[in-house]
Formats: sequence, structure tokens, C-alpha cells
Amino acid sequence: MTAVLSVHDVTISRGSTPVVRGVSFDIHAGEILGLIGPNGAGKSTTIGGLLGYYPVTGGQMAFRGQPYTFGDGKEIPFEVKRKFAYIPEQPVYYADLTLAEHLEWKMRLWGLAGGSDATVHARMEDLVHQLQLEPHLSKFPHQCSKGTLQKLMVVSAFLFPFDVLIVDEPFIGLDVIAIRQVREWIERARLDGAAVLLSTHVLDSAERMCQRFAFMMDGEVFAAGSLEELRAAQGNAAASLEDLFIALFHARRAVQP
Ligand SMILES: Nc1ncnc2c1ncn2[C@@H]1O[C@H](COP(=O)(O)OP(=O)(O)OP(=O)(O)O)[C@@H](O)[C@H]1O
Repeated sequence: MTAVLSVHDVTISRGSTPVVRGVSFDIHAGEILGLIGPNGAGKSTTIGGLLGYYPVTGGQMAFRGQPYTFGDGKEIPFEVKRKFAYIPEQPVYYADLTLAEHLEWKMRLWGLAGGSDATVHARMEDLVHQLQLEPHLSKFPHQCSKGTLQKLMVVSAFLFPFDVLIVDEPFIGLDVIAIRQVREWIERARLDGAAVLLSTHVLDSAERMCQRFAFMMDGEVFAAGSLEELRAAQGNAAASLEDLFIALFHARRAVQP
């Protein structure tokens, strides 16, 4: 079965420095891949390369078997980009738009791109209600907490249909009600056939949510597989994801120059 998203031997640079090197993974429909690694491992850079924010200077990415970048950092085609939904690690917003105006602007762009807004408006109201965003809709970003702005990012990501969901550390800053809700929405997207890339430091959530994992460090993937495969490789059938990550992290550190 062709993967929805394939990353093959990619190098991604920040400025002129290659920060991610030789990274490969596939994500199939109905699958959540957990991208796990310490601070500075290259998780957000990998995501930025997938979304066209940072130049991919080597290797190849493909959407449903069609290469969409060839290592020259060129713009990702719109017909691919519109199949992607993204929840960023840090909220991204316009300081002079209220939260309601952000959502209206998103829906206008969707309409300009040929999308129908008949169902999207009802969906937006439902998402806003479930994350208890109504009291904040008339506020500007500087009047909102970090968690409220993160909820705006979540609602924006789930507004439209997508084939690929890319989520960069979604849980930090959200309240417990919102965390449960976002987990449920990600699982619903998976069951509906999306391919999901989830980067997080919250390993107990990752263990429950993801079917496979890629462990990153120093810009490289150093271990990958399902929980069962990682447990078998470590010879510890009861190990948690956290146990496995810590053991493999220290093993990797020990052999590095
Ligand atoms: N503008 C830049 N120029 C050069 N290197 C950078 C730049 N920004 C970040 N880096 C480096 O890129 C590497 C990867 O950073 P990245 O943000 O992708 O890590 P991460 O795994 O997402 O970390 P975290 O868990 O802390 O969010 C780090 O070593 C960082 O120092």
C-alpha cells in the first residue's frame, strides 16, 4: 500500500546549516507516527521541511507516491498543501485581527480556493463550542492566554478536510478538557483515514495514540518501529515508551563520538 506521506533520506537546513540529516519515514492512511526526541533534536525542522517552511536540500518527500519536493527547496504545490492540516508548536496569528476574524479569514481563503462553506461554518461553530472559545472570539491575540491562542490553532487546523495532519507539540499550554478533546479529534481523523505526524514530549499520550514511532536525536532518526517492535529490540516486553526512549537515548549517546 502506498504511504500517504513518504520522507526519504531528507536533509533540511536552517540558514546555511543542515540541521536534519538522512531522515526517512512513511505514514500510511489511518496511522499516527509519533516523532519523539529531546529539545533541539530536529522535530520542528522536519515538520518545517514537510510544510515548505525550511529548504529541503537533499532527499525526497512524496504525497501519495508523487514526489513534491526534489531537494531544491522549491515551493510545495498548492494542490498538495491544501491536503495538509497543521497545528504549530507556537501560535501564529495577526496581531490586529480578533480570533473571530482569524477564523473568517481562513474560511474566506477556503472559499477562494474553491471550497464550499456550507458545512464549514457549522463545523467552525461546533469546534469553537467544544473548545469553549466563544467568550474569546471578540478578543485580539494580545488579550488572550497562550492556551486560548493554541485553541485557535487547533480549530483552524480542523476546519477543513485533510489527508495529512501534522501536529507539533499540541498539548503544552492546553487545559485538561482541551487536551482530551484534541486527542479525540486526532483519533477521529486517524479513523477517517488521515495520516498523522505527531511530535510531542508527552510520552504517555504518544504511547496511547500512535501506532509507530520515530526517535530523533541530533538531526537523525536513531530508532523506529511500533511499541512491540521497540520492546522486542530492547528485550523488554513490559517497557513503556518512556522507558524505551530513555534506554535507547542513552545507548545512542554512549556510542557517539
Ligand atoms: N535559525 C537557525 N539556524 C541554525 N540552526 C538552528 C536555527 N534554529 C534552530 N536551529 C537548530 O536546529 C536544531 C533543531 O531544532 P528544532 O527546533 O527542529 O528541534 P526540536 O526537536 O523541535 O526541539 P524542541 O523539542 O525543543 O522543540 C537545534 O539544534 C537548533 O539549535
